[in-house]
Amino acid sequence: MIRFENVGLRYGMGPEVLRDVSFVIDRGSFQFLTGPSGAGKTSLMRLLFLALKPTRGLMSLFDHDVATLSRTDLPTLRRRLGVVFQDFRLLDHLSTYENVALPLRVMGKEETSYRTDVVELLHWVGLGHRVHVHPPVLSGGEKQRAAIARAVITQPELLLADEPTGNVDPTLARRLLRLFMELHRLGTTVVIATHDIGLMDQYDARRFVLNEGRVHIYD
Ligand SMILES: Nc1ncnc2c1ncn2[C@@H]1O[C@H](COP(=O)(O)OP(=O)(O)OP(=O)(O)O)[C@@H](O)[C@H]1O
Repeated sequence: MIRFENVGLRYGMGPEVLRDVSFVIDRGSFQFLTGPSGAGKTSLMRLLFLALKPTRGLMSLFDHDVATLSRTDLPTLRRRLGVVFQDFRLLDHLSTYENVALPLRVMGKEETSYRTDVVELLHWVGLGHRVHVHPPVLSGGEKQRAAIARAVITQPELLLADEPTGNVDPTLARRLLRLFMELHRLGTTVVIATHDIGLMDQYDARRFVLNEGRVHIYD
């Protein structure tokens, strides 16, 4: 599903922040991406969600070589992804409910077909009392949970989550991990970038450890 061969990434004229990164991520697999601060986790996630292209090497996603993607391919591929951004990226003029429902609306679904699912998911992530408020009044942890709900509501083929439990307490983090595990059980390929060793210890999954731009894989 994802293939990296000797991928390198640099920002502008700066040094390479990812170096000779090679791996394969199979459809339906689950992996954590970890490593010290500044090691390149967010940069690797940006490549995976097609916000950046490698400056060298080969990267393919869903069997498309990203170097040759056209402008029209990008939105089509992105629709197959669910992404939890580190900075959440909720739309402030929409309610929590509307933010989570947005990917379904963009897909052209009728509200009657998803209303119950969205409300149930918001309850599951502990936002049952926040359905109709707008993001500016949500706490950091509440925004994070709304962002997670928005990323999983479509049951995407590939879920990419950057520090998805960074703003919540350990009990809630375990609950959110259960949500990712359930999605994985239903067939989604999952990549979670995290510093949280306690979280990783709760699920026996492959670990990608980044260090100074290089990746080591522990199966
Ligand atoms: N937009 C950018 N422009 C220039 N350099 C950048 C940019 N974003 C990240 N970097 C640099 O790339 C390197 C890797 O950063 P990145 O954010 O990918 O690491 P990280 O492992 O996600 O760190 P953290 O765990 O602290 O979020 C760092 O040296 C950082 O300064």
